[in-house]
Amino acid sequence: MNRIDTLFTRLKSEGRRALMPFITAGDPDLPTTAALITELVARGAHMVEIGIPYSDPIADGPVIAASYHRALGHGVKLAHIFQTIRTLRAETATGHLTAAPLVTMVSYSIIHRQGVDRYLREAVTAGIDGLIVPDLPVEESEGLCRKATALDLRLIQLVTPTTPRERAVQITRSTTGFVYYVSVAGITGERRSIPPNLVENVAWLRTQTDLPICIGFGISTPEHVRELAPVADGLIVGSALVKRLVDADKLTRAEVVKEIGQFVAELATGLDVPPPRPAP
Ligand SMILES: O=P(O)(O)OC[C@@H](O)[C@@H](O)c1c[nH]c2ccccc12
Repeated sequence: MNRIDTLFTRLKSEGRRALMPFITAGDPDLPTTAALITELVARGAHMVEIGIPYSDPIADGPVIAASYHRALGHGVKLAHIFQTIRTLRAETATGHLTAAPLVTMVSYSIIHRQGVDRYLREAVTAGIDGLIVPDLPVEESEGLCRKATALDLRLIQLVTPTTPRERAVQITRSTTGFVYYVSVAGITGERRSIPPNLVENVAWLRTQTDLPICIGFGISTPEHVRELAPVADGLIVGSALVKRLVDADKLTRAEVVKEIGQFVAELATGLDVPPPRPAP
């Protein structure tokens, strides 16, 4: 069974939610990315979203665009990213990382350049469990979803507040693993508060699909996590974490890993919401 499915089945039975931090592969370098993945999972992340850096960011705000830019500036290559993940999975075959799903966030142009079949095969061999392809229109996602499923990979698709409802339903039909609900129309990045209609939009989506729903965009603090945990199956945090990589060169790699691990441990405290009280 796919690690994403196993995770959500378990969390559901325990009445708990997943925390999925996002990091850029190769920022500041691939050994640090590997150390970060291990640390994030050790400090309370249930899965990790790994951004494959791309020069033409899609919906990426300034923090993630700059992070991609740094990684590309250091010459990070797709083959090295897969190699890093493969080594990490092999090294931790008996450790806590074994069960943690790894998901890549990747532009379709990268997949296309590699060739769809080759990309998927290498991803699965590396120990990746799912992919998010934000620039893939739903009309073209069915084929990719079928190929991914044949390899036991999940294709996670995005629904945004401006997605027409009919289209949202269509998206859930070629989505596997979980649905990524984008909390706000616009680009990634920290935000101060939670958009007002988010809760009802997610509640509606839930009536349309049995897939777990994870919320991302703008989640930056343990308070945000606490506020959204009751509505979501999982929460995704990118920019608030990635901005801690900006000054990576001023610290030792070990300090960077420790600081980000600490931040994720704080975010994870927001997951402990009490279960809904039974009606009297
Ligand atoms: O950075 P934020 O606001 O915390 O949002 C998560 C987001 O960064 C991550 O999931 C992501 C990175 N690049 C993307 C491109 C499209 C959609 C989502 C993403």
